[in-house]
Amino acid sequence: MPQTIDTLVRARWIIPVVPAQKVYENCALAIDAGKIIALLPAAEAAARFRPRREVELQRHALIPGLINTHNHAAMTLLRGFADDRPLMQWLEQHIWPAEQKWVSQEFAADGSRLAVAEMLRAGTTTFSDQYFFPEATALVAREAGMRAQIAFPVIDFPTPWSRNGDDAVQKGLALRDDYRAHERIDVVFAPHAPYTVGDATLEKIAVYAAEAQVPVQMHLHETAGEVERALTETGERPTERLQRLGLLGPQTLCVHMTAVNERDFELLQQSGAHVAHCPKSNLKLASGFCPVARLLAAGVNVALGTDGAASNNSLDLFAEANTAALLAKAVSGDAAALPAHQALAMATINGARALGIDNVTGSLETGKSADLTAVDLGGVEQQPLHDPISQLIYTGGGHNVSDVWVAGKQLLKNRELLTLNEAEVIQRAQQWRARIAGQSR
Ligand SMILES: CSC[C@H]1O[C@@H](n2cnc3c(O)ncnc32)[C@H](O)[C@@H]1O
Ligand SMILES: [Zn+2]
Repeated sequence: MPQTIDTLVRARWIIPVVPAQKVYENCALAIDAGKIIALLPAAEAAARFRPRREVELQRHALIPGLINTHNHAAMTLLRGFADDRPLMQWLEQHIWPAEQKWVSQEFAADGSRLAVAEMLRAGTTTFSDQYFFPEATALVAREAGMRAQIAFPVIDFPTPWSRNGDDAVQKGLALRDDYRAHERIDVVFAPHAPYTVGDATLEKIAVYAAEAQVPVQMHLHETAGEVERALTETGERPTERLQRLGLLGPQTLCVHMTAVNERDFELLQQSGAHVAHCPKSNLKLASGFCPVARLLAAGVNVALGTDGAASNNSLDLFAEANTAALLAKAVSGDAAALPAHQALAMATINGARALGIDNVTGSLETGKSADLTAVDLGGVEQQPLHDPISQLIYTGGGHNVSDVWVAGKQLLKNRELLTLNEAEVIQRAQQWRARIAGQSR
């Protein structure tokens, strides 16, 4: 007697990511109550299951939904606002003054909605976000059906969202309480960077985080200048400082990690901390190079992030994986560094590990949430197809994504967003452009 289930998705290729490099041909994924219950040959699936819904993906690869481990979603509204400048000049002279003037609940909600639309259309199902008014971003993710780690920002000076570090921690913990029981949204700590948060605040965060087992993410070693400045001012490298303050551990996500010396390698390796590699933002701001191949070889978990759209300028994680694969070869002088399957793992299972949710998502394994991305590999530019994983990383991009599911719920169908009004999202973004260009509120 066939078992009645919610959905059966048949695909030309199914790439589960775990085990690594495995490709199933002409198989099917059975989904019930939001979870993957079987991955099996299509003929066997037809005999075993009676699905309420069937999806046929004849020219597609079905992969785990992509995981963007570092974003500032609302900054989509500042895309192209201040291009072609180095990090500190970009932040101090352009971005921070603009944020002081424009960022509000409304800005965060509209910018996050634009980001969520863009991410879903490019195959991302989970994102970690660090921005002001995190409650607005959390609500947008919740309503759109996305999975999100909302990393509330802690800065020791006044921001559009908080008066100081303590105020930010209290507001963030209240938000964490609001989402305690939510199955897709987690709220965690994001002390912004070593140069904006002092020891006292970092120590408090370390205590809370250890007590309640809460993840922490922080911009770290974004540039050699940041490391040099820390050494000049304190005699301590930022990684050593985090280690001294009890903030470097398996719950820590270090965002960027350029200018890594032997001691930093050792600390990352021994602590079990994770790295969010943001290659496009690092290249655009001329920030430096993260030694990804060496970190992975040393057993450090390295995942991918886009950073905000103001420094990328896109939120396409396929483009990030492509850039990471190419850049790793250039940085290591080794064409074999970061092959396509490893870049795909960074965009999926490594991301889930970095966010502490690899028991839920990041691979197509029985029992995990049905967070899925379907990529059309049937187009002219994908032919001939010798290796679907190669095609995903080296040839395609987010524009090839056709369908997306989170926890078994379809959010993108044939490139149409099902939980967001795309025209409205675009209109709001255009209104913000006009307001900012006109310099009036
Ligand atoms: C505390 S909310 C996020 C804060 O970070 C700023 N930001 C955006 N991109 C970067 C980056 O690459 N390094 C450091 N800080 C960044 C953003 O503008 C907000 O002020
Ligand atoms: Zn960032």
